[in-house]
Amino acid sequence: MSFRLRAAHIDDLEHLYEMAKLTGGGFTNLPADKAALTKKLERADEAFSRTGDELGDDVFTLVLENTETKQVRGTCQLFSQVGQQWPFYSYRLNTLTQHSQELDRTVRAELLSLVTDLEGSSEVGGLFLHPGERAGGLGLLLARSRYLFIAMHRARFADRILAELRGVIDDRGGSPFWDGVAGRFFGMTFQEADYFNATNGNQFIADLMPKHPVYVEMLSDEARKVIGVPHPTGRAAMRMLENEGFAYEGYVDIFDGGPTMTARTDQVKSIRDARPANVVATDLDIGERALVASGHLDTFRSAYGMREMVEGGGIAIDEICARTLGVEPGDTVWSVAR
Ligand SMILES: CC(C)(COP(=O)(O)OP(=O)(O)OC[C@H]1O[C@@H](n2cnc3c(N)ncnc32)[C@H](O)[C@@H]1OP(=O)(O)O)[C@@H](O)C(=O)NCCC(=O)NCCSC(=O)CCC(=O)O
Repeated sequence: MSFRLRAAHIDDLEHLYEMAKLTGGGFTNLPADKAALTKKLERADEAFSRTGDELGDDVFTLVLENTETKQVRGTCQLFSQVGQQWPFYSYRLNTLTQHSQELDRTVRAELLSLVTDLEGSSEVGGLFLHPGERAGGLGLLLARSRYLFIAMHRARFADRILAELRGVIDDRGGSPFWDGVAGRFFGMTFQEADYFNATNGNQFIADLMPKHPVYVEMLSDEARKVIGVPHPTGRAAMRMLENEGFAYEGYVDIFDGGPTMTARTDQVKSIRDARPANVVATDLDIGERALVASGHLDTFRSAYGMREMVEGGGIAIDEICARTLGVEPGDTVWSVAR
C-alpha cells in the first residue's frame, strides 16, 4: 500500500468534510462545515496557481492519498503569512517582578498580554490523519512533507514559523481557559463560540477580547492549569514539532489557551536538511529510508521511499517511490532522511 501527499482540489470537498466530522470540534483549521471548507479549497486553488515567487497571503492545503484506492486519509495546511487580512492575536505570558523594601518581599506576577507579535510569520496547521491510519508513520509523512514543500518554495514563506496546538477541552466539551478568560466577556459558551468561529472566522474574538493584561493569579485554578497545555490528542503533534526544533515560548491561543510553538524557518530540521538532487536511477533496491518530494506548487507530491545520494548531486530512488511521485531519471527531487 502506498501513500502520497498532493495538492488538494475542489473535488476533495467530500473527503475533507468526512474527516472534519471526525475531529471532535475545536479544530479551527478543519471545520465540519461545507461552506467554510469550500472557501478553504478555493483559497488553496488560488495559492497553488499563483505564479509569482514572493511572499504573499497563501493558504495551501495538502491531502494524503492512498495511491491504489485514491481514498483521502489525511490532510495538512500551510499559511505563508499570518495576520494579513485580520490582526493575528496571541496572549503572551509575561512576568512582572516587584519588590517592597519595607516588607522585604519580592512578588512575581504572571500576566497574559494581548499581542500581535507573531504577525507575518508562516504557519503550519490543520494536521489530521484518519484514526484508522494512525501510529504507522503516516502522521510524520503528513507533517514533514510540509517542510519539504517550504524548502522547495522557500521564497514564498517567512523567516519565522509557528504552529498552534489545540488547548484542553473538558468532558462536557467546554474550555476551562475560555470560561476563565474570554467567555466572561462574550456571553457565549465555548461550544457556541467554537461553532461561530468555525463558520465565521475568529475576528469576533479579537473584537470583544479584553485588551488590558490579565493577572494569571486572578484566574480560576481550572483556567490557570491549562495555560500553554495542549489537548491530550495533540501530544503527538507537539512531539513532532519539538523534534523539528519548534519551541513553546510563552505564546498561547487567546481562545483556548493552547500553546503556540515557534521556530526560525531555516532552523526547522527537515527544512534545513532537505536537499535537491537530480534523479539518476529509479531502480534502487536498498537504500536510506527517506521522504522524497517532486513537482512545483500544484504538481507537488511527496512520499516515503529509499534513496542513495551519488556524487555530483545525483540521487537514486526505488521504483515504488518513483511511480508514486511520477518521476523519471532527469527530474529533480528534494529529499530528507526519514
Ligand atoms: C497528529 C497526527 C497526525 C499524528 O499521527 P500519528 O498519531 O499516526 O503519529 P505517529 O506518526 O504515530 O507519531 C508521530 C510522533 O508522535 C509521537 N507520539 C504519538 N502519540 C503520542 C502521545 N500520545 N504522546 C507523545 N508522543 C506521541 C510518536 O512517538 C512519534 O514521535 P517519534 O517519531 O519521536 O517516535 C494524528 O495523531 C492526528 O490526526 N491526531 C488528531 C488531530 C490532531 O491532534 N492534530 C494536530 C492538531 S495541531 C495542528 O494542526 C498544528 C500542528 C501542526 O500542524 O504540525
